[in-house]
Amino acid sequence: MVTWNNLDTLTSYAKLKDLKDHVDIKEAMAGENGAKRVAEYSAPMASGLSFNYAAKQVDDEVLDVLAELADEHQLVDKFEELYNGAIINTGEQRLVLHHLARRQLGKDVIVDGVNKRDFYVEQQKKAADFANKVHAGEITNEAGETFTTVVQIGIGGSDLGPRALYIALENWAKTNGCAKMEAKFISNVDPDDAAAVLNSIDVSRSLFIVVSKSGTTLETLTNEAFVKDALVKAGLNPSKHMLTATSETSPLAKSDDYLAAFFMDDFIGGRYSSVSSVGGVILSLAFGPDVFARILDGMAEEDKLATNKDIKANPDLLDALIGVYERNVQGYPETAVLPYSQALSRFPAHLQQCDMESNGKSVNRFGEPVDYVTGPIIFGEPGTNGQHSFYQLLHQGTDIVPLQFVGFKDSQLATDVVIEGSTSQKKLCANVAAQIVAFACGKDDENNNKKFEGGRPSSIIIGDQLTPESLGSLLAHFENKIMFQGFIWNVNSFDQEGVQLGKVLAKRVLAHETDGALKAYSDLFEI
Ligand SMILES: O=P(O)(O)OC[C@H]1O[C@H](O)[C@H](O)[C@@H](O)[C@@H]1O
Repeated sequence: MVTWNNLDTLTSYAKLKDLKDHVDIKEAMAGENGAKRVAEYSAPMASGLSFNYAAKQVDDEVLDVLAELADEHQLVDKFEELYNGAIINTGEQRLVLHHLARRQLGKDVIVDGVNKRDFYVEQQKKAADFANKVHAGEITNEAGETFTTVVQIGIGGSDLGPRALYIALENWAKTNGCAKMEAKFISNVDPDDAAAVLNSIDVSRSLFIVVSKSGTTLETLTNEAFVKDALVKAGLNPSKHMLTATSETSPLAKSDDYLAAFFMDDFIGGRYSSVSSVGGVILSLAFGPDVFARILDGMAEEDKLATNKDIKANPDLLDALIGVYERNVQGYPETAVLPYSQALSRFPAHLQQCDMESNGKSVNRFGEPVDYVTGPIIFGEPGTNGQHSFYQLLHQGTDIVPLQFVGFKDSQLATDVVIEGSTSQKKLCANVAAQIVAFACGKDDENNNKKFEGGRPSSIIIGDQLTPESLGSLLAHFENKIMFQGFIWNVNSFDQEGVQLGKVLAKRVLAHETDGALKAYSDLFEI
């Protein structure tokens, strides 16, 4: 049995606090010692990735205390409890089972007589069969033509993860002969979002998946009606074009309006649902079930590493622990995620939800206020574009922002050219290497304006190429990191009461049940 304690009750945490500013990264990363750290401070991840933390503000002494903290706080045991079906989501009294959708880890979890692993696998098979039939032309539109496009209608967790994964593999799939259908996404209730997507496709050859775990989200239901209206106006029968991915208890599950329905359940949180039916249907349709299965394999392999008690062999836990050291001991309020990969352009946006909706909490899992800071602000953009934007603040601003780089030796598509002695891919990699050292070591100058203090910590996840497997491992890494951090802060990372208030107030505005400031703002828009 594990015990859930606040971070500030731990002996190891008191020890860790004594290690504030223990490592001067500028010094640690200088000369041969820096080279030694790059070689030694690296933890293997799944799918050939590795987590290199040489430029983080840690040394063996800090790592030892982080290992003590992991033990004292029973972090890996807590993970074990989670995937074996304990009620980890205390706010909603729910199990947290997204790891089971990756088909591995732990015992069978039976709820109301249903084996949950079998349920998730069955839904994946259902999506695979459906996708195969669409690709084979066995499921067509009413005119007998094949479907060429699939549009996901969803928001938040029903949009960000699947969209980030689709974008990550869209061009890879085209060059590797597995692009089956084009995918598009409608999420915002701004009518311009749906209109722009509808204007860009042939609706008669399109499938639309209404994705909503709850089946009650205003934006998604509005966009569903928007699309149905467009189908009807085009003389088409919406029920021959629309699918749903939802939980079995949602209002959408009870409707006969869909060509097919795919299910998930309340035990997979929206932001952790990318590879449940929420993302599985669109990704299987877009790339084929085999590619989707490869993403799952990459996740499952990384999940296995997250069960290691040795923190140096558990990159997800190690990354989480270092993040907590930075947040709670060093006092850094943000973390930037900086993929040097255009394919990962929406990955930071997905991580913003995953991380901030999970750990943006001020009370512990028993509802009591905590006396320490929790989740950092997450933001990011792909490099090198970010370098020409907010990196100024990262290099010379008054706040130190820990950085999480991601980079690959090879590009995804074989197209590249040598210009002035190097390929574009080499230039990309040279930039990330240079940035890590520039942030860590800085540069002295007599002119303060040109001086870089350095001492800015970063890590990098590095791999050969972004493939379905490495993408899956990368996603699982961050999901597991966020979960471990939630355990460390003793918060419930699996509910999101903080987003409810805005939704309730928006409904009141639309029903004209307002007064005071809310009425005044509504009047500005003539609602
Ligand atoms: O999938 P749905 O039930 O439509 O929910 C979509 C989104 O709604 C809310 O805003 C939640 O905060 C998100 O976590 C969720 O992903």
